[in-house]
Amino acid sequence: MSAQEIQAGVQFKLLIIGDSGVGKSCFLLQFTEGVFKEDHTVTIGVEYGAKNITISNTLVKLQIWDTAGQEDYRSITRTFYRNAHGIILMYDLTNLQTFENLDTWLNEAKQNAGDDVMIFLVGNVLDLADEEREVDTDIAEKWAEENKLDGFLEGSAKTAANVTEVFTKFGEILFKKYQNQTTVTETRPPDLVIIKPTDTKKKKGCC
Ligand SMILES: Nc1nc2c(ncn2[C@@H]2O[C@H](COP(=O)(O)OP(=O)(O)OP(=O)(O)O)[C@@H](O)[C@H]2O)c(=O)[nH]1
Repeated sequence: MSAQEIQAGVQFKLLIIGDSGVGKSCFLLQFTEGVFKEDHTVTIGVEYGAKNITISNTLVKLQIWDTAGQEDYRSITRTFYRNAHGIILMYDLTNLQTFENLDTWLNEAKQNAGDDVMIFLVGNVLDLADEEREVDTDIAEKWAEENKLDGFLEGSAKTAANVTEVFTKFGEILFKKYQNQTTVTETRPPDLVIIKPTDTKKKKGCC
């Protein structure tokens, strides 16, 4: 499908949350730039990345906010939950504590985001699963089900395994939810913007 045939699109605001060091920044960087950074540069407040994907012949812009996992920045990161369409809840599958802390992160999301926010669970560091796994896949899957989350995948920011899949799958889930909404209403997150088609010929007499 050529760019011209993609007529219109939407944009979704996503947040990535989870303990410091689980790989949130690396996961985002792998998705947006296709690179992996070995060092842990602690996120201060929030960082931003964006990428367009195509779903059902529609251009979908994902605006992704990578939040600091460190407690010190919690008051800043809280202000970013508002109007988020989706939240990626991330843990490191080689670190049980980061999985156990998910209850706190889920509470944080529920308290600060809108009632209809969608939540996708991601177990990062899949590349070390064979030697260092501390969280079984079925346990994480069960936790996601019990908490009525909207999706779950394990992946690796290092090898890029399932990185695109996480964002594409989550994008599809969000797209399905919002595709029939064509007007902005009170209940709809305000920054779900309909991107105008490239063909914006004005009708005669119209300003
Ligand atoms: N082996 C492996 N290491 C990873 C992976 N993802 C991230 N890391 C490493 O984990 C460390 C922390 O990654 P970051 O992305 O900076 O972690 P973060 O969650 O953004 O941390 P904060 O900014 O403090 O919240 C870095 O040293 C990365 O190289 C992965 O999939 N596999």
